[in-house]
Amino acid sequence: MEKYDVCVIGGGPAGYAAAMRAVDFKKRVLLVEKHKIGGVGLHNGALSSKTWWELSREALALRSHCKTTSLPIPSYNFQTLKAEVDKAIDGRRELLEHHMHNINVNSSDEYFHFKRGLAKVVGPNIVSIQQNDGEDLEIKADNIILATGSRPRKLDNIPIDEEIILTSDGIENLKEFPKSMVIVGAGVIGCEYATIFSNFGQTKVYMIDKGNRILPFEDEDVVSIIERNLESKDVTIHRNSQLIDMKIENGMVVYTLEYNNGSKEIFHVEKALVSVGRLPNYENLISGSIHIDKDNRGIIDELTQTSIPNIYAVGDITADIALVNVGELEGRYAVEKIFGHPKRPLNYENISTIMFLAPEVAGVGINEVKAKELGIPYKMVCLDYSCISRAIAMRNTNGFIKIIVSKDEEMRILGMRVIGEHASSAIEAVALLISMGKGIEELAELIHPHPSIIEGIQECVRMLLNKSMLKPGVLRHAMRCTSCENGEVRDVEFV
Ligand SMILES: Cc1cc2nc3c(=O)[nH]c(=O)nc-3n(C[C@H](O)[C@H](O)[C@H](O)COP(=O)(O)OP(=O)(O)OC[C@H]3O[C@@H](n4cnc5c(N)ncnc54)[C@H](O)[C@@H]3O)c2cc1C
Ligand SMILES: NC(=O)c1ccc[n+]([C@@H]2O[C@H](COP(=O)([O-])OP(=O)(O)OC[C@H]3O[C@@H](n4cnc5c(N)ncnc54)[C@H](O)[C@@H]3O)[C@@H](O)[C@H]2O)c1
Repeated sequence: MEKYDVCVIGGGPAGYAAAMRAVDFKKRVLLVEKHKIGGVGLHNGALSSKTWWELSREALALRSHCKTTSLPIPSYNFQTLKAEVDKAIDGRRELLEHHMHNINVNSSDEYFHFKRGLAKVVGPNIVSIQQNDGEDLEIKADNIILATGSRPRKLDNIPIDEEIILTSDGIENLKEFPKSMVIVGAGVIGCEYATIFSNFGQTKVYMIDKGNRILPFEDEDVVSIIERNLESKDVTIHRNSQLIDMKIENGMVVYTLEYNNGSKEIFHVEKALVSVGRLPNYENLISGSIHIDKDNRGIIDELTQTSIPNIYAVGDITADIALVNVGELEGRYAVEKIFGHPKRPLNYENISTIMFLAPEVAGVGINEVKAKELGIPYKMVCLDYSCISRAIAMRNTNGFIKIIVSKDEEMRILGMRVIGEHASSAIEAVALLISMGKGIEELAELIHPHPSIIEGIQECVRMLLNKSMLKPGVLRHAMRCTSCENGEVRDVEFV
C-alpha cells in the first residue's frame, strides 16, 4: 500500500493551499481531486462569477457612455462573453495544473503526488480512491485533510433542474441572456448575479428574500445604496412578500408571492436562480465506522483539527466562513499544525471581504449590525465619497467610508465598510492595523498617495481624533459620527 505523510482530499483553494504548504515541509503529500483542480474557487464560483462581474461592468460603462454621446446602445452575445469567462478560468486552471505537475522537477525527492478520483476515508489512516481512469486503490496516510468544499443548498418546494430553475452551478448551462429572471435568496451570490445580469441590461431581474430587504446581514446604509442602484437598473425587489409556490410550466418559471396584507400575485419569468446558502460536502466522504463530529453547517473543528486527532477539515466543509481566502488560510494552518508550530493563531476576526456589487462593498472586521448583535459599545465615523478627491476625479461620488471603533479611550478599530469605486483597494491598510491590534493614531499620520480613496479613511480616523481637515460640524451632510451603547444610537457633536 502506498504511504504518505498527509493525504489532502479536494483540490479547491483550501486543499491546494494545504498540499503546497506540505511541500514546504518536505513531506510526502497526496492530493486527490475528483473533478477539476481549483474547485468552486474557479468553476461555477469565485473566479467565474468575478469574470462575469468585470465583463458586466465594462458593458454597463459602455452603455452609459453610448447614452450620453447618443451612440447606438450595443447588445451582448451571451456565448461570446461566456467564451471570455471560460478563457479566464481555463488560464488559471492550466497555471495550477502546470505548477502542480512540475513541482517535483527541481527536487531529488518526489514530495508532491496527485491522483484524480473520488476519495473516501475508510479508516483513521486509510483513504480509498475510485480513480477516474485507473484501478481503485487504498493508500495509507499519517494525516488526512478534508477539503471537499460545499454545494448550493436546494429547497424542497422548488424543482431545480439547472436548465430553467438554476443554482449558481447552472449559470454555465445558459445559452443566451434570459429576458427575465427571478433570484430567490438575496444574499451575496443572489446580489452579485442580480448586479451582473442587470449591468448587461438584457435581463429584467426580480429578487426575493425571506427578509424584508436584500443582504440582511449588512448595514442599512450600505444596503440602501445597493438597492437604489439595482432599482435604477430596473431590478424589482419583492419586499414584504413570501414565495409560496414556484414551478415550471411550458418551459417558463411561474411563481406566486403572498404579501403582508394576505393578497397574492403570480409572476411568469424565463429563468430562476436559487441562491439560499450552501451545504458542506461530507456525505459519502467518511465510512460509517468512523465518527467525526459534525452538524448541518459542516464538520466541527478545533483550529482545523476534527474530533479524530489526525484528521483535519479546512475550507467550506467546516462550519465557519466560506471564502477562498479563509479556506487557503485554514489549509496552510492545518499543515503547519501537523508538521510544525503555526507562528500566528488562526484568527477569523479580521477577514477582509469584497462583495462584487454596484458599487463594490469592501469590509473588514465587524459591521454595525454585528456590533449591536454582540452588544459591543462602539463609535462610528462615516465620510461621504463626495469629500474624496479621487472619487470626484472618477466622477462617481456614490459611496462612503465607515469605520467602527471601540467606545473607549483606546478607540480600537473593530471594523470598516467601504462602498464605492475602488473600495477594495482602500481596506488593506486598516485590515493590517486591526490584525496588529493597533489603535488609530498610526493611520492618521501615514502618508498616502494622492489622490486615492484611502485618503478618505485617513480623514475618518482624523475625525475620530477631532483633527480632521474637513470639519463635520460644517459638512453635516457628508460627515457623520455616532456612538452606540445598549442598542441606543446618538449623534456625536464636534466643536
Ligand atoms: C458563485 C460563487 C461566488 C463566490 N465568490 C467568492 C468570492 O468572490 N470571494 C471568495 O473569497 N469566495 C467566493 N466564493 C466562495 C468560494 O468559492 C469558496 O469558499 C471556496 O471555493 C471554498 O474552497 P474549498 O477548497 O473549501 O472548496 P471547493 O472550492 O468547493 O473545492 C472542493 C473540491 O473538492 C473536490 N471534491 C469533493 N469531494 C471529493 C472527494 N470525495 N474526493 C475528491 N475530491 C473531492 C471538488 O471536486 C472540489 O474541486 C464564491 C462561491 C460561489 C458559489
Ligand atoms: N464576494 C464574495 O466574497 C462571495 C461571493 C459569493 C459567495 N460567497 C460565499 O458563498 C456563501 C454562500 O452565498 P449565498 O448567497 O448562497 O448565501 P448567503 O448566506 O449570503 O445568502 C443566502 C440568502 O438566502 C436567503 N434565504 C435563505 N433561505 C431562504 C428561503 N427559503 N427563501 C428566500 N430566501 C432565503 C437568506 O436570507 C440570505 O439572504 C457566502 O456566505 C459567502 O461566504 C462569497
